[in-house]
Amino acid sequence: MAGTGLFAEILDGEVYKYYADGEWKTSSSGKSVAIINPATRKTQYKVQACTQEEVNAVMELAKSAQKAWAKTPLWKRAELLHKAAAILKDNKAPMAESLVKEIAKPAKDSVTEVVRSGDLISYCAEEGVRILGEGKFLLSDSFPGNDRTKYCLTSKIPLGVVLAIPPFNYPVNLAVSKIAPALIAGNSLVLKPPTQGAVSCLHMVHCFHLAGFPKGLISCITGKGSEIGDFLTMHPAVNCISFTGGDTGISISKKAGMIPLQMELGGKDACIVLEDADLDLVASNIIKGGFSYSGQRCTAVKVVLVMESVADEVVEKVKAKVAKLTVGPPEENSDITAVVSESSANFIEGLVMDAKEKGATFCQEYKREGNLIWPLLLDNVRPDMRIAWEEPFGPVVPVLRINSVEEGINHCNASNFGLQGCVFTKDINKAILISDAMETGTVQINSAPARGPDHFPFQGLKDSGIGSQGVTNSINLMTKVKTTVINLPTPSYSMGDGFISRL
Ligand SMILES: NC(=O)C1=CN([C@@H]2O[C@H](COP(=O)(O)OP(=O)(O)OC[C@H]3O[C@@H](n4cnc5c(N)ncnc54)[C@H](OP(=O)(O)O)[C@@H]3O)[C@@H](O)[C@H]2O)C=CC1
Ligand SMILES: O=C(O)[C@H](O)COP(=O)(O)O
Repeated sequence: MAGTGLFAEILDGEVYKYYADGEWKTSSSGKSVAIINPATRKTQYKVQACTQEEVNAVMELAKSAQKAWAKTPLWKRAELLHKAAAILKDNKAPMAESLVKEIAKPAKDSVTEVVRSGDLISYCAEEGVRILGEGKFLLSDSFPGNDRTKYCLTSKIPLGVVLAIPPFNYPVNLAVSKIAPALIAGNSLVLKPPTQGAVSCLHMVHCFHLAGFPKGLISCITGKGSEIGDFLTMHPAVNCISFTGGDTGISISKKAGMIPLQMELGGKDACIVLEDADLDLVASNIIKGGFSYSGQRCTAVKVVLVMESVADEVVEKVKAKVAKLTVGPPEENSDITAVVSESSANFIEGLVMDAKEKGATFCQEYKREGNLIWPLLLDNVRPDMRIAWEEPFGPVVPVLRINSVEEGINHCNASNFGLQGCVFTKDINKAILISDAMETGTVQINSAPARGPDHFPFQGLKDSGIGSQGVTNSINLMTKVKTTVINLPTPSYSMGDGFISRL
């Protein structure tokens, strides 16, 4: 059960505490934030509404703890991360349970998210030891006009305080995908979890606490992003922001100071289907890609661009699979569960109604009960419909029929988003040419878009993001380069003659 046993100390009555200075604390605000269960629309949990003073205190502690942490040997940093990963995986049940309750993630996917997060932490520890354990050595005479009188040593050093802000849909995995790289690189970490997902994150933070990380190095500040977010992202103590979410990230990028930003934002991942594609493979990937976690994935298939000649067959195959999707409570591992909030459900409904008014073909009746929306495939969608361009972040997949590959690529590239895309064809040469032409951070060939496995580089172009994720790229993004130059009195060439005579 969440908040019990090993995790009892993180709960104060019915309100979860926030984490600072190595302790679980109650905010002086005396206020809490309710977390609404998407399926029941009732308050499931409560977390502290932290104050700006508490943010200031956390930032000061993060700054001082980071100085000591930067002097901690790499192998020791890695050792602590491995311990946190083990504790996380050994105690996955309460985190999985809170994912089910606060974001309506199906029970099996909730467990998978926690295990995947433990694996990411461990992989990051190993990768960090490797890439941070070596630097670069340059010689001056490799540049024209120079003798070998300068030895240049470079290494990667920490940035300082990293602010991590993950989204509701993978609150644990997208938190650790920021926390682990930050820590192995020698930074301190302030986490502001999504309101819906906060309790799962607090349990995850407790695993780092139990692993024995130094006091003040990791903090978790809870509270509504709309209330405490700007104070956090514009705080002068912050040396790097790693954010995943919607267009909130765009406004943050305009407010943040002169600091490195890692932004993973929305997507409108296109699925381009050519005439020679394996249509059974296409159908199963549209189902997996478009409806997993009720379409609430940035990498979900968000528009199908299918050649007219095979469109009828693709639509029929997908319709047959949609009919087999189960709809209901996350506790029962339903394929389709309630979307995260009433406002999200209303937004999705708006896109569906717009498509209806403009003449889209409804392959199923539109059905909604509260935040629960039944899976919907829309055929004959046209570019004048909002759903051709906007991100529903729900279980609705639009199909646009195209008459040429160029038409598909042009639609994909006309989007403000550029996260991922996928193309289905048996012609690998054509697949490569199409992949190169798609203005997205990643293209999957013959499979649905996906961020995982988590060591793959993952980046969004255009309004989909700044910088790149994936373990190695995240570690590198959370460091800066330090150069030391040794200047010799005379040129020195190893294995050269005349050593003594020149001194
Ligand atoms: N590219 C990617 O990897 C991903 C992209 N997304 C995108 O995010 C959206 C859905 O996720 P969602 O969580 O609703 O996104 P939001 O942008 O609403 O929230 C993301 C995070 O930002 C916080 N936040 C909100 N306002 C501020 C602020 N002013 N300053 C600082 N932080 C703030 C939220 O906290 P709070 O919850 O308290 O508001 C949450 O922790 C979709 O557009 C989806 O495509 C989602 C997941 C992954
Ligand atoms: O934010 C998201 O939606 C995740 O990055 C998607 O991860 P996945 O593609 O591995 O499910």
